[in-house]
Amino acid sequence: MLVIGIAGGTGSGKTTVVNQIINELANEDVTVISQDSYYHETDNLSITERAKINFDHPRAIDFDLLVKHIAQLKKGKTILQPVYSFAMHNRTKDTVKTHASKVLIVEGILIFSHKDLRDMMDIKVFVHADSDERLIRRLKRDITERARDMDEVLQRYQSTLKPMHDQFIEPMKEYADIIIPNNKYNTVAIDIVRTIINERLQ
Ligand SMILES: Nc1ncnc2c1ncn2[C@@H]1O[C@H](COP(=O)(O)OP(=O)(O)O)[C@@H](O)[C@H]1O
Ligand SMILES: O=c1ccn([C@@H]2O[C@H](COP(=O)(O)O)[C@@H](O)[C@H]2O)c(=O)[nH]1
Repeated sequence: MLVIGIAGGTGSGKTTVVNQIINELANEDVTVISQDSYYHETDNLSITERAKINFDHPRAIDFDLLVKHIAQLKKGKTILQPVYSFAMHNRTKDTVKTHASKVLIVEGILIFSHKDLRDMMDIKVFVHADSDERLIRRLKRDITERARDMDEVLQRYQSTLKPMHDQFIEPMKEYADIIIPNNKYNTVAIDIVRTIINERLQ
């Protein structure tokens, strides 16, 4: 199994890049895991308390479960990937049966901050977009898709998101094999990553 990590700040375009990469791979050849599915379960907290969590700090992520699931997929086993609700700030009761395949793509803002996880990756890709561009994308996306309003996004951006990005995400570029500039759609970079994957699969 070829494990590809795709990191980058919120709104940099990680999910979009993943979709562009997998578009031309056969469905049965690729498995995708999102770090967002592995936020800690917070059933014991009220929704108001959950909304105060710093979701951009590594301690918000259940890395033990994420590492365990990737290890199981590498052994050819099937896992039950949690499903996360951004509206509820919590995991749902649902899971998705996720099978092993030739290529495993793991995407998320903090995946390069965890050494054991990093060491499981064969190729590390960092998607870069400038912070103003990312904030504009995040505002649009969170309001239309994640049940947020402008005040919530801007407040979170100033209080936790930006400082955590500067501390835990931007420095992780150091570990990247490839950095994709993604202020604009970058078809050349996607083609290069696809070519590398196809070469490794032969
Ligand atoms: N290169 C790009 N140019 C313009 N908009 C983009 C680009 N890449 C992604 N987007 C848009 O920005 C938003 C955030 O992208 P997404 O892929 O969800 O980012 P991430 O997964 O890194 O948070 C989405 O609405 C997406 O359509
Ligand atoms: O309940 C939550 C959990 C996370 N977030 C934010 O999500 C982003 C990471 O997701 P991307 O898809 O990479 O943007 C992170 O910046 C958290 O702040 C949230 O808003 N609510």
